Amino acid sequence: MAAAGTDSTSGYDRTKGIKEFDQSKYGVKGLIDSGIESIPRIFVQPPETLATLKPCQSQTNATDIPVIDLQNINSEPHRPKIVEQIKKAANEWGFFQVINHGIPGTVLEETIQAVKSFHEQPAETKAKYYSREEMKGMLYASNNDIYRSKAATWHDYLQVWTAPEEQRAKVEDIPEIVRKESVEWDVCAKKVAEDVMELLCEGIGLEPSKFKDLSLSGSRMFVGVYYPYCPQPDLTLGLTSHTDPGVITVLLQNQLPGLQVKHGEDWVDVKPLPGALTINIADLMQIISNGEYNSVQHRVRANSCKEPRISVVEFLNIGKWQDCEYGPLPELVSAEKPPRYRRFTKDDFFHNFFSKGLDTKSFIDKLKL
Ligand SMILES: O=C(O)CCC(=O)C(=O)O
Ligand SMILES: [Fe+2]
Repeated sequence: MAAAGTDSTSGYDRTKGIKEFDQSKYGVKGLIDSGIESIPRIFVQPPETLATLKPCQSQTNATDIPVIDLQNINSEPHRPKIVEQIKKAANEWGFFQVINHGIPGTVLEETIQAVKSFHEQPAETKAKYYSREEMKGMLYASNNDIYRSKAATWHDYLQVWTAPEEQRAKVEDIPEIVRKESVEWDVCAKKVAEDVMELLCEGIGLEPSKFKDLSLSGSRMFVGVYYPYCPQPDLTLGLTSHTDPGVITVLLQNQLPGLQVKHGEDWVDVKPLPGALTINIADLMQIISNGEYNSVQHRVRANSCKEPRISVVEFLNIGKWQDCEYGPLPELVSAEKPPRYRRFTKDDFFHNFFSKGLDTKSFIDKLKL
């Protein structure tokens, strides 16, 4: 059955509900501002997801995701230790937090504040930017997979392409309220991502610049997500469980909980640390590293606090596809370690991305040998 459709047993027309919500352009924030006390049905998750939202199912915090200190990254006694820590975290968790990453606290705060300010403008101001054209340089919307997913989730987002040149938003087209901050954040997040990519290269015996040379940080998107208060946080999610499609993701969040990572059978909370950034391995990194690094499922619980949860997500992806194929790097493949994934092209990647909801099978599963 299609994800969006009519439920023949109850006469509930899900497609109509989605269209009404989408065409209002008010987003989830608009629903809350209108004073609703229960969530519209399009947001109610299917039973198999609801079962994982029960407190006993989602609070296994015996272990926390690794925290890695990047101070002294360039000094000899420290670097090999940091490489080992990153390698282990990227293999076992696919997720880690970094501290002392070099971005000043004031920049972190200003970036979060600018995203918050964008979303807290009057609905009519934001409606001008509302769009479903995902390749547009800049847009605002709620739930990028709303017409493809089983259920909508409790967040709105602002999306700005920052690279490559032919794809990125023109600076003057970025709303002024977040213009300077998104441009500056892109520079900062790219630097941290490239530092981490060097460490990841070293961890598996590649030249430190290998990933950068392959243009793995050459396509970038800045996404400012707003998770307003949700009156029924046990019936929906803030963001559906998914893996990130690109190469690597750098995440900045305000100090509200919600992000969870799948570790074995458990959902583990990522506890926000002041000043830290969260980094996660995405699908193409898993494929290119031939499974040395893992792209792991994560999700965001619906926000039960009155204050909004804000996250700033920088997605990094392949910048120069030209006509080439990508796949497990030859350096990482041997008789003992045969390739675990098929090679892919840009068309394979985008076709997969646009043909499914966040919640369905990842690109990795499709390419598995
Ligand atoms: O908001 C978050 O903390 C996570 C966002 C995320 O996973 C994503 O946008 O892919
Ligand atoms: Fe994600």
